[in-house]
Amino acid sequence: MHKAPSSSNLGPGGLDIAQAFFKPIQCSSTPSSAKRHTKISVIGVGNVGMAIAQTILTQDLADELALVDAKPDKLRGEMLDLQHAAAFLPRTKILASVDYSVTTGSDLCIVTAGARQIPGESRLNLLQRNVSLFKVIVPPLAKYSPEAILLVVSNPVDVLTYVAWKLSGFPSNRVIGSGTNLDSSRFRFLIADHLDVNAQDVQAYIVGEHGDTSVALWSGISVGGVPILSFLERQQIAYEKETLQKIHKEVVESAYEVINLKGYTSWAIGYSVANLARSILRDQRKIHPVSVLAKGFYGINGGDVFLSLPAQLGRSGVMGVTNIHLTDEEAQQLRNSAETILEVQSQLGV
Ligand SMILES: NC(=O)C1=CN([C@@H]2O[C@H](COP(=O)(O)OP(=O)(O)OC[C@H]3O[C@@H](n4cnc5c(N)ncnc54)[C@H](O)[C@@H]3O)[C@@H](O)[C@H]2O)C=CC1
Ligand SMILES: CC(=O)C(=O)O
Repeated sequence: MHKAPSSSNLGPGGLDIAQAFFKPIQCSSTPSSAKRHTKISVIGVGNVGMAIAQTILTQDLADELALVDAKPDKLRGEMLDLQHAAAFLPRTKILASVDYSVTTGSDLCIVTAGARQIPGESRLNLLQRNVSLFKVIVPPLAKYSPEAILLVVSNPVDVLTYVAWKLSGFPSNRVIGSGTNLDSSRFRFLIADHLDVNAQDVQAYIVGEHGDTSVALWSGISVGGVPILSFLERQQIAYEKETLQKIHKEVVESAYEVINLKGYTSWAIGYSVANLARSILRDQRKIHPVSVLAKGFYGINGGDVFLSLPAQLGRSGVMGVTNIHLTDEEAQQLRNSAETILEVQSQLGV
């Protein structure tokens, strides 16, 4: 380590001390392979925002993390609490402010601010309260980070993703809702539990609304690459449709159950959103069931509606929607889900 110069050369500021502490090495140019600086902003530092922030930090997904909330004390408290973990985490600069200029130049803006359900309340019931908040939140995000990808988590997530798309003026590939990425994880967990296998070996999608009209794609489920329903049929192993419906019902009721028990959901959505952030920012081109502009896909033609479809995610956001096989029943359920969302959306003045 280089010796620090005598204290008479040091100014009072930290920067002066840092400059004195390390002798700079002359670099001729920045190597082209240098890692790109990545900035993520999280709006809303409640249960969900903080679960996402801490997962982003532990998974080393950003060089800079900006937090925004309407409550300055809570915001500063959360920022300091995360900063105090610096010795145990990959290096990330953590900023926080009630002023949206702190989000300037973000690659990804994750919106979690807003009202949450009380026990027994549906997600759609939160709509009017959270649309009013989005009118305050989305325009400054778009202003300070015009090239960002917006990832909406606040509920009802599908309608609010549509609202964010309208308010931001961004192209639809850069506005995504966390959608049924979480429901699909719950689905995979329950199937894995049923079959006593690892959930990561279960490929299974819930699509449509992140809510009561979600659709379980039973026909496409595979375990370790083996399509499960056709396998059972080939082996002449009987399964009851009611068993399948019961598992889907359990997925739909998952959030209600957790909210009844602990007041909110947080850890699973934290991992789900960090998983999406990784696919987007690291250009992973992985397929996730997320809320995207669904018009024109799978016979959904009623209007501009966002709902979850298996979409490929990369650095430019939504790169495409996978053309998976749906049975007639699944396709009809998906269109019904779109109708439900469109009906709610038609009451908005956005
Ligand atoms: N899409 C999904 O899968 C999930 C969505 N959610 C949704 O996420 C949202 C947040 O849930 P929680 O974190 O549990 O709620 P929370 O009440 O713990 O946190 C909400 C935060 O938003 C902040 N906020 C309110 N108005 C704001 C404004 N104008 N600007 C900035 N911040 C503002 C509040 O100060 C608070 O810190 C809810 O809408 C909830 O339903 C929750 C879990 C899963
Ligand atoms: C609250 C919510 O949307 C969920 O945990 O699924």
